[in-house]
Amino acid sequence: MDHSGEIVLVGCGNMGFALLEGWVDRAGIPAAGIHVVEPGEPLRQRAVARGATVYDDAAGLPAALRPHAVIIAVKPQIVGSMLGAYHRFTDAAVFVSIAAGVPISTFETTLGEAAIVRAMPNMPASIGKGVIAAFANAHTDDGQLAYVTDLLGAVGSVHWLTEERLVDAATAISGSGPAYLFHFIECLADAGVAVGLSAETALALAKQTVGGAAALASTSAFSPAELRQQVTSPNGTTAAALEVLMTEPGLADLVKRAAEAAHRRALELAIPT
Ligand SMILES: NC(=O)C1=CN([C@@H]2O[C@H](COP(=O)(O)OP(=O)(O)OC[C@H]3O[C@@H](n4cnc5c(N)ncnc54)[C@H](O)[C@@H]3O)[C@@H](O)[C@H]2O)C=CC1
Ligand SMILES: O=C(O)[C@@H]1CCC=N1
Repeated sequence: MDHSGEIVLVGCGNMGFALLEGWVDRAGIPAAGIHVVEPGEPLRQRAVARGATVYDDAAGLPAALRPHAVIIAVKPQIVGSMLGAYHRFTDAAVFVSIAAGVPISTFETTLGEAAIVRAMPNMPASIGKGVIAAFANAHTDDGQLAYVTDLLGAVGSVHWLTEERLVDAATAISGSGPAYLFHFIECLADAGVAVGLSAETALALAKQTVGGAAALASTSAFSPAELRQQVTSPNGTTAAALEVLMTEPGLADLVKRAAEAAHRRALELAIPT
């Protein structure tokens, strides 16, 4: 990857910082070339500790700065009101928004014919194991597409989508998905306590089970369904549990309804408040 380009990162909260950590700690992108705009003092200090250059407001960014990319990592509700401050970068930079639900048209209203990418990363980006779904507008040239692929690829695997609306679908699956799995770990650990394990042991077993199973599912030649069958002995313990989880409507219906709720919320976030 070409590491010479400078980056402006707008918002360094949970996800902005996850990207920063991934770029600096794992991808070797020079931290001093990452210009972080973040109003929160403790969050700026956290970014400084990683070597980034920080500002409390866009007005502080150097006049001569010509970033290759401007990453928008603020809450969806404030995107429209803060974009104008970055208009001066449109001739040099590709804008990459990770804001859930906010359509490219919102960016184009303020930024005009700029190169804009809507990307949906997820939290494991902080350890280089993210997955990122992305869609680029027609003003994004091949060089910018390659640059953004490298930048996002530094923190996970990148999947380019053919239609913008699919970013909302990806948000419901991979963007929010880590929270579903974290909650599953909580549930599994609680279930462990219910059958007699200490809280500490139950949490350790639950975390490693989900982590190990996820690693196996991502690397194995077998499908998740085949792996499930390999764990399930006839009339054994897993069969007893799966009868509970898979009897309709079961877990499948619960997960589908959860993802549909996330998808609906992404569509609602597209509507300016
Ligand atoms: N948390 C996650 O796992 C994911 C979040 N996202 C998206 O990332 C965006 C940020 O989400 P989080 O990091 O979770 O929220 P967050 O609240 O932790 O971070 C947002 C940050 O923006 C800062 N901010 C507020 N006004 C600002 C301004 N005018 N200029 C610069 N920074 C400003 C806030 O101080 C805050 O630190 C959201 O749009 C969300 O939809 C996308 C994928 C995953
Ligand atoms: O909860 C949210 O709205 C954001 C988008 C995906 C993950 N977190």
